[in-house]
Amino acid sequence: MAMSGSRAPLLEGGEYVHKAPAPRCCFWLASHVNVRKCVAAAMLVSLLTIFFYGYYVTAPLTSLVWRDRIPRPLSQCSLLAPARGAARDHRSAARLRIDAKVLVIVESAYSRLGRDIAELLVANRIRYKLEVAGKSLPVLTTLDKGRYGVIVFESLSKYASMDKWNRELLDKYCREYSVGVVGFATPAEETLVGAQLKGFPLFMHTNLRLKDATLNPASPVLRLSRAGETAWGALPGDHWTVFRANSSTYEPVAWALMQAEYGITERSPLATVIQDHGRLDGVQRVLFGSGLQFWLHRLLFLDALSYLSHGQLSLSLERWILVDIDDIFVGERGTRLHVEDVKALLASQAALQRLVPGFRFNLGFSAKYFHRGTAPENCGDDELLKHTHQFNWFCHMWNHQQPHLYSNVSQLEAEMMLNKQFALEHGIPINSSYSVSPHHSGVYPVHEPLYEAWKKVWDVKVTSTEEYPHLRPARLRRGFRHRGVMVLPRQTCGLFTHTLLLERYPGGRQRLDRSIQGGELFQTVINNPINIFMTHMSNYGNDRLALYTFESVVKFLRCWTNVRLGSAPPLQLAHKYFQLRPDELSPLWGNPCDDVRHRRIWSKSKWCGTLPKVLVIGPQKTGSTALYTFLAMHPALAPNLPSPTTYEELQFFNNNNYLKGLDWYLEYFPPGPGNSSRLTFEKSATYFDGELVPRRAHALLPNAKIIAILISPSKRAYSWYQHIRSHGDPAANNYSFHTVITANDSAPKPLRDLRNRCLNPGKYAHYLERWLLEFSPHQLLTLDGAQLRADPALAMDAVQKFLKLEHRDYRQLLKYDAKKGFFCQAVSKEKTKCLGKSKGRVYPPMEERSAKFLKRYYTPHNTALSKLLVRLGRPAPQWLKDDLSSAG
Ligand SMILES: Nc1ncnc2c1ncn2[C@@H]1O[C@H](COP(=O)(O)OS(=O)(=O)O)[C@@H](OP(=O)(O)O)[C@H]1O
Repeated sequence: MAMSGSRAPLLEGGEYVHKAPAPRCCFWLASHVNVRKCVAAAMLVSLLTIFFYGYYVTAPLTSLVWRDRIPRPLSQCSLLAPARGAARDHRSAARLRIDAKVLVIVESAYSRLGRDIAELLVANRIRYKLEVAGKSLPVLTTLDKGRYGVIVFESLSKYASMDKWNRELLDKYCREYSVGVVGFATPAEETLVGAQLKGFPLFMHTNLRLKDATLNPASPVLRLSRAGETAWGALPGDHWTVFRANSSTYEPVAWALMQAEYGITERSPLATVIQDHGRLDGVQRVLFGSGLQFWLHRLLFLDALSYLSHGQLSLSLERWILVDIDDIFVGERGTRLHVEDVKALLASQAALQRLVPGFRFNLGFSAKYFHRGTAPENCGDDELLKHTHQFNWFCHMWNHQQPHLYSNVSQLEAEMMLNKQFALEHGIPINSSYSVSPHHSGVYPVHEPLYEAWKKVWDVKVTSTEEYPHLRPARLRRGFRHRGVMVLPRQTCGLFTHTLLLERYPGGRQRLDRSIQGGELFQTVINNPINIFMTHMSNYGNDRLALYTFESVVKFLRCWTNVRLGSAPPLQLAHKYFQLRPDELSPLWGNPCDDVRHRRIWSKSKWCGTLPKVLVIGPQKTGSTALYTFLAMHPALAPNLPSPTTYEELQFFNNNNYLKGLDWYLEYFPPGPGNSSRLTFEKSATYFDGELVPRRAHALLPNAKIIAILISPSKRAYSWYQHIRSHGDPAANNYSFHTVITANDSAPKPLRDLRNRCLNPGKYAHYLERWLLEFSPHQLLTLDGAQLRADPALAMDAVQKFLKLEHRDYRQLLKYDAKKGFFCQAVSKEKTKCLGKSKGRVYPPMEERSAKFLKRYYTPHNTALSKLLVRLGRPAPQWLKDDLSSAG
């Protein structure tokens, strides 16, 4: 009897049993299947799954899976609505007497918000001074000028509860110089409801959780930030403060809604950032209800600085973006571009061009790998070449080899020629003057053969790297110029060779989205007027992660900011960059061995262990050659090799030799048994007063010991005059010493220059302070030059102690030479070896009137030196006491 369609009998418990006839296949299965077969089938299925999975993520079929899951760019705003009002101009016509600098008063040297503020200022190259809140205020004025354009208080409550005296002083400064105040409400222990901010008609509610932030389009503070959108969702942190006020002096800058709690929802927007127009006490303020963790506050903080400083601290609204795609043609099969990827690239480029005028993807190719993909990928290569003139192109090394692995320029040239030949054959433009080396190798640390070959083959004028001075922190990346090649800082957008799929993005898709929507990538564009982003070809295949990223971030920037985006070829960007930052043209060489990444991309044949550990810095004519000679006699010390032009002095840090690069310097400290077991040292007497020297020396030799030799500055000046006179200096031979030192500012230029060169190095305290900005006091020895001359063994005892050397008794090594009138090396019992004729010259004594003049002239400088020595806990040399006692 057929049962189908009829109801089955009801079981106890109310469930129906469906009694269907067993199909035929079941009988077949029952008769054929046994446990062994089941296990075998399960294993087969597992193997197939593993194979399928592995194959799909690495092989050409990847695209089949991912191509139909290509993410659409994020955009949640009506951004493309054309009516965008012009951004406000905060500049004032009034004559301002403030410096474009920020004073940041922090709770402690380690506070989180204080650090965030400082980092944001550094990233935007805004000058600032950090002060820990204390009993007294720092000095606020210099002569008739305000030192700071805005005062930032990390803690609003500290600001509100400052003692009366300081508060009055600060308010007076703010009113007199039109300086504004920024304050941040920091999380309070207790929850305050409607508590009044001390001294202000302003009420605060604290410890709130908020959501959905918006900006007040009418707020005059907004400039970089653009109102009109809502940052949907919870705002970071549980301790927000909101402000309520009745006075018209207050105007909200930003609002948010309360997160629903216990079912209660406060629907009216609450002011999270508020502006005080200063109508009550003449001081303008912008107050934040939370720190900088919320991305929008970073923008608003920059706007607050711009507004409160009357435009003195306004950042430019122009932002230039260049997207490099390295590794064109390179890449594992399965990760390369197909025809439709190239089409998508062109479509995305066209879309970006509407938002970023002048935008073109910049393609770096390694032609050796052309047509090395699967059949569809090879078609993708052809498709790229079909559209060569729609992109910008640059050379990226023929075989994608790291340049630092070639010690030979001609090998590098040959490789580059192959890539160039390919470009010529396939109509790729070769005139970009730009190149990028694989892994940025050879750019910094500098591999000289790369620069040489680049110049010869590609006429490279611009390159970019993430490595100068270091990869991290990114906000400190800088540019420089070497051998005529401008090196620009490159930014990371969070996409690397192996980040191929949005769904597999490290840390999850949300991480990349956060970076785009106000996070790291967004902030990178805000903080850098010129952005060169590094991406790889693989980021444009598969689910085209890079297209998603750039379209999304550009749209987000347009939604929330008034920045004017643009793009241009690298050479133009380089000129713009160094116009904005001319101070960066001159490089600052670091020690490649201090950074593991640098060591990896620096030639294996280079060395760093023999870089000097000791620098004798002069100043000139204080006995520096004698000290150099005496140091070289110590078995634990090794001097540099002599220079063919400047003899024992290398004069690296203070003149053009520095621009020759680190390799030049290293040649004078060759590795070898002598140098690696001994402390290497160098002396150049002009280092002492060289403006850039302390910074440069510290960048390369941060742990070096520094020795400065000081004699009476009057005697030094006279010795220097005699020195250059005997070198035939025409000005010195035209003017007497007295004329030189007493020359006033209306004297002819050669005379003024001579006077400055003669007198300035004797302002010892001034230069020593500059060294002490870079090196710590325990790294600096101020050696008494008068003692070095009269009792060199005693002076050498001090030097050996300072350098922690095994003691040598220089009484045995040096001998007074009556004929020379100086101590010389004791070669044998009778014989001595003295310094040359130019050291210890014979000349008439200084005129009395000159000596008197110089004593007076140097009194303030000697007084400063005396104070400095007290501060350092060092004794004053006798000559200093003498100079000061008879001064006046
Ligand atoms: N042992 C010994 N032998 C020779 N000369 C000695 C010695 N000790 C100190 N001095 C003094 O050194 C002065 C030259 O200083 P520098 O070597 O620093 O000069 S330079 O800047 O390197 O040209 C030189 O200056 P002048 O006397 O004016 O020639 C010397 O006074």
